[in-house]
Amino acid sequence: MILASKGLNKIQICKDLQQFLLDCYQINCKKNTTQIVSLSLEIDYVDPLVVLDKIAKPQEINFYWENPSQNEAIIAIDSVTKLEVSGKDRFNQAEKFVQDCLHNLVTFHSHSKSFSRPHFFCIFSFFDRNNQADYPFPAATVFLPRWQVAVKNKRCTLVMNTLINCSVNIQRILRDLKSKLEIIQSLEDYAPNFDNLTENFSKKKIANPDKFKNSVLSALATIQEQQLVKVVLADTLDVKSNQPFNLSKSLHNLRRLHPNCYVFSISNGQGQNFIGASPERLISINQQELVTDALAGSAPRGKTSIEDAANATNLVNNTKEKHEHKLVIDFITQRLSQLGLFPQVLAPRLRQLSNIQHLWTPIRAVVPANVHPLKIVAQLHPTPAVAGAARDVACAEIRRYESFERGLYAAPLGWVDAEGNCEFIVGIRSALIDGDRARLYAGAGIVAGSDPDKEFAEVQLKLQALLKALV
Ligand SMILES: C=C(O[C@H]1C=CC=C(C(=O)O)[C@@H]1O)C(=O)O
Repeated sequence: MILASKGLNKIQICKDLQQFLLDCYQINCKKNTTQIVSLSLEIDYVDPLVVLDKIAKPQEINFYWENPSQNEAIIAIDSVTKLEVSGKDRFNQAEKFVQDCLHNLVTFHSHSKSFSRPHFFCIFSFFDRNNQADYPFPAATVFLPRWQVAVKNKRCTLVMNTLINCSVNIQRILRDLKSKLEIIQSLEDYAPNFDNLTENFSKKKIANPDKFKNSVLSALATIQEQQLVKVVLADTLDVKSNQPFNLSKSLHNLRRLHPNCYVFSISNGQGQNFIGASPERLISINQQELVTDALAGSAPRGKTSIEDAANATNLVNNTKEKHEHKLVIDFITQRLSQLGLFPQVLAPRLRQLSNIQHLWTPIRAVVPANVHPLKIVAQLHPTPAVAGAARDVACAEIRRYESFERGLYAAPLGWVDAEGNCEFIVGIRSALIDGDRARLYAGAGIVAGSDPDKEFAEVQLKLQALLKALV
């Protein structure tokens, strides 16, 4: 066990940990094998965004995820093992990869909290193949990070994952761990100024409103022909800045502006980042308790409390919005039942965000031990909240109308652990950032009765929320 004592700045590596690593080393030397070894330690509180800002290197893959209102955050930096695949079988392959790694993984932990355990980070794209050949993220990436820092209610853990075989130097591993601990613990009292604006910062928008509205009109005609009942059409907003976007500041703005959303950032280690603030959880499983969100149907927040309440009342009573929403509930309950689960639909409610409000129905279920979280992800993605109904027809229409690659937009992004716990969000209200360029994505559900101008306004509202945060 490692003890890092704050004031003294003294790090003591306990004999247990050294002995554990030596035992692993000897076993693997004897058998001529390689094992994944995971070391988990409780550390003093540190802000994972500060860790991202100070420690992540541009050439390393990373994943940052934060739910400010739940006091939860996790960051994964660099990988010890990684899978990149595409195609229809990607979720199965991802599950197999995780299971294979787990069979070959041993852990050492200084305490037993589940968030202190190693997590596998999963990044899927919306479609099982990207049409755009140079899209910067594969259709599926799963990685076990070299470093993981997780925070829950101000308690913090560091996980180091490493490979052990006959050719590694245990002393070097210990030195790496010690030095990373020293750096991370030095950030404890570090108060970065994420708030100050970069000097002379300016950004220019390149938009094309007519194309989206025409697509909505055309989709409405297809709906009238009864080929489908709903399609979610997205639009992009390309932005060029006079200097590279500052990721940490943008993420800090997102978590400040959208405290009840999931704020995330994924770097491919080649200079491109996908970031966003999504209100939508695909699934979370905590000790076999699954929660998923049916989230669809929107109205702007009002400028006054009276206007806000009126917008909310109109939303909950609007037949078109309720229809759009119900399609999502029906799909989720049906798909979970097909897996042998017994979904329980909770009372509908409003999900009120800083600029927009949604119809929201949480759905619960108990997950049998033999159903892997990635099976559920495969079963649910994409829901009618981001694709439409019927799903396959809607997906074909999306490909037809949207001239851009969705990539990670509206896709499942999250993590799973060895106990079957997981958290996957839907990557909406997001942006792909490449230096001084950003492409922002947002969409809206189109059903019979949709008005192209209103749908366009809704998408703009969603895009503006993100645009505001980008610096
Ligand atoms: C597809 C998006 O939002 C979905 C989630 C909530 C409400 C939605 C709607 O009312 O259209 C969408 O279904 C997006 O923001 O890009």
